[in-house]
Amino acid sequence: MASLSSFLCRATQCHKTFVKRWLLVQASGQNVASSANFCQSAALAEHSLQTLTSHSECSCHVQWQPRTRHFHSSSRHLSREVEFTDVRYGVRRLAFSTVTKEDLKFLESLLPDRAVTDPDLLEASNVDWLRTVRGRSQLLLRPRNTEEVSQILRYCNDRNLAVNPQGGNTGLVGGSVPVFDEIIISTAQMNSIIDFNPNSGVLICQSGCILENLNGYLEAQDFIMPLDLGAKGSCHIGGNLATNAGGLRLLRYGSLHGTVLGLEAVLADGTVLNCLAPLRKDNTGYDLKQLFIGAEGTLGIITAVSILCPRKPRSVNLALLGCDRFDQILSIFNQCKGMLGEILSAFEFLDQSCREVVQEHLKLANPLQEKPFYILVETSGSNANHDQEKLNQFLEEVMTSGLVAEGTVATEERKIKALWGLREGITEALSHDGYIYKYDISLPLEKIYDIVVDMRERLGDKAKRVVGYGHIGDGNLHLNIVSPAHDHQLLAAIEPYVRRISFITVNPRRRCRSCIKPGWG
Ligand SMILES: O=C(O)CC[C@@H](O)C(=O)O
Repeated sequence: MASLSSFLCRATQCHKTFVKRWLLVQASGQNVASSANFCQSAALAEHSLQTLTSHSECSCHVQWQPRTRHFHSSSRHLSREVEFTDVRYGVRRLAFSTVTKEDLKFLESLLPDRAVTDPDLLEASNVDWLRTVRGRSQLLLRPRNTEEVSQILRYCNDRNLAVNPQGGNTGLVGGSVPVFDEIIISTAQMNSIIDFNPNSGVLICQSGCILENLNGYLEAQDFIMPLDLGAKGSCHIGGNLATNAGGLRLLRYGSLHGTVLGLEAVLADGTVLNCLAPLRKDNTGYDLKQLFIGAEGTLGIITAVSILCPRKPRSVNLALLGCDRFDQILSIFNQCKGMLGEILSAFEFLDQSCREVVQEHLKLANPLQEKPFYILVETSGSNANHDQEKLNQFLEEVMTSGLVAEGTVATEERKIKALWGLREGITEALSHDGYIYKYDISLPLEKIYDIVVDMRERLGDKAKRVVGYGHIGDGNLHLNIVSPAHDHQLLAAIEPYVRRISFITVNPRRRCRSCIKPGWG
């Protein structure tokens, strides 16, 4: 294997000469064939929960929906209404070649029936899940294995053709679709499980496997994926790695930088880099795989993954708690870590505005009284009695100390899913609310919500809605701002303000470049 310096050198060179506009990602390419409508698949299920206070003893019914984010089935015709990215942002195409008849002939011979030029199918791959960006690709390739990916990239590199890797196309920041006419390389047909070892818990699979399918496969063997996301019904594991997706279980199982043991990737010139070790401890040489986790496709296309999977917990509980102030959430989190310890598996929060949008667009009712903030605390362990005893003690403590105003607990899978729906439905609900400006920010916990309050004040009624939710356990806030339609002026009021405030919050002693720009004080 090449040394790190020569590898970096090569990777950088590729990036400069070829992958410049690789918008990157494996993120979430859309699975053209599967387009179940999220809302249509929702079913009404009774939601009778063990209650903590008399308030929630009323007949609470929450509409149940699967914890998945699928591509909207209705999106194909709507895709045509999305403004082209290059028009909206005035970006200029660089001097890459365009696909010729000869190129098409070669690529069709390489991938018989898997070089898609049908404009309807392409339309769905040119537009992102949120329908905020749109490319003009005229060719979608669907390789089945690493060798085919390698041949495609070698050819495209020689011909100076730009490419755009695509996984499940569930990404929320426009990284999974082309900007111009890049050739889309989908991982959808690279969806085989290569090996699972129940002794080590190591799963090896191709990068186009859908996260939920992997979890289903593992659950049958008493294991689970260490990663859980709202988009699990469509997102590909390769896209999860490429974007270093965190999700709901990060607090418990850590980030992909820890759980991914190895990967295989194809570099822009077609070279296959095999770092697919299934070893938990591997001290041999440089840990090259780490470079690809979160690289968003800029260094190569991830084609296979080796990942460490935990045992399926025997007992899971989920509590939804309502509280009045954000600082109470932090006190509850501290109590929670101390009292629940090793069984704590998720600690998520949402504000009232999130809850309202979920009710408005997904018709998911609030099982609690209206509160400014809500928390979801999940425990996962191996002994139901032990776990419930710990959880009850914790709940008693936070209720008697007045930190929590009211709450409700679910222990059955169906009810747990219903409660999770309130948190996982936020992204979907917001997508029905208008055009969304999304910021995924990591901040010191004490300050994490200040930016939402600031932004509300700053934007006033220029924004339809400003919401904050996210992963308290990871210090990760989702700041989402909604307007009726894309609005350049509103965007200018949000940025670079949001970057400046985030920078100052994280680095109080350093000067932010955008702080010294005229007009920014
Ligand atoms: O909608 C978002 O901005 C984040 C989506 C996802 O990361 C989540 O945590 O629900």
